[in-house]
Amino acid sequence: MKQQNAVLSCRNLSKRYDEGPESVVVLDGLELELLAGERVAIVGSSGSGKSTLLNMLGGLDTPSEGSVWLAGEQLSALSETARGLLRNRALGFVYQFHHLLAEFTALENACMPLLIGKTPIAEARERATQLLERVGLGHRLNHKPAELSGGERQRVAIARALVNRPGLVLLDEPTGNLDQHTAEGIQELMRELSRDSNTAFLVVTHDMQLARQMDRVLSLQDGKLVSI
Ligand SMILES: Nc1ncnc2c1ncn2[C@@H]1O[C@H](COP(=O)(O)OP(=O)(O)OP(=O)(O)O)[C@@H](O)[C@H]1O
Repeated sequence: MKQQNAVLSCRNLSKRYDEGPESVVVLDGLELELLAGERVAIVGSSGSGKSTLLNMLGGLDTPSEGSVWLAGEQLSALSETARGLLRNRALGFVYQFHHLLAEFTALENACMPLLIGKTPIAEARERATQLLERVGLGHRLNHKPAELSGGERQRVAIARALVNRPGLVLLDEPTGNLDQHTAEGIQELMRELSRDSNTAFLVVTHDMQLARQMDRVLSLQDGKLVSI
């Protein structure tokens, strides 16, 4: 069964952890729908479940109940391999801890999703270079992660998430390490891609200044999303 129109939807999504001394309900019947080109911020207090939700949306963790649909496909109905392929094709992900490959340069890291998708290397390098220049790293293409600052690493991760031109990008605190000018550059890039390429963005953040730039702000409270 396929579901159209939305790039992402969650139906009755619940997540419970049963391992500890007592069961913890983190998500509790959460509903969410994101349309093509929409930019949405999710805010919420520490421990409210934002990272848990992002991991579930990206297919990195499985819900206790309910379902996630990404690009018309129900994640739980796919094999591990098919889920990986869908993730690489339809989704960009910017984690809080970047997960860049230490032995590769900024340019090689940013190229990676294209190379996995078998894009010719020259084209991959050109697209990744353009994006790295766009996030202000044109002068750091050949540096390895250990030779970059925290904010520079974060921007490489953003370029890598966008290089495949995915329909949806999930970002966990994307501007956390950035100064105001650089953060505004990233906000502008999101605005541009949503307008010109219909890319949807879902941003988890504590930064209300960033949240207010989005089309909608949702707050995660008691396991559910509330519009604010
Ligand atoms: N494996 C686990 N077992 C038990 N509880 C867990 C587990 N993973 C997360 N939790 C609990 O789930 C809740 C939500 O955690 P999560 O990391 O999603 O919060 P968050 O909103 O991202 O927090 P922060 O803003 O501090 O990063 C927390 O109370 C945490 O203790």
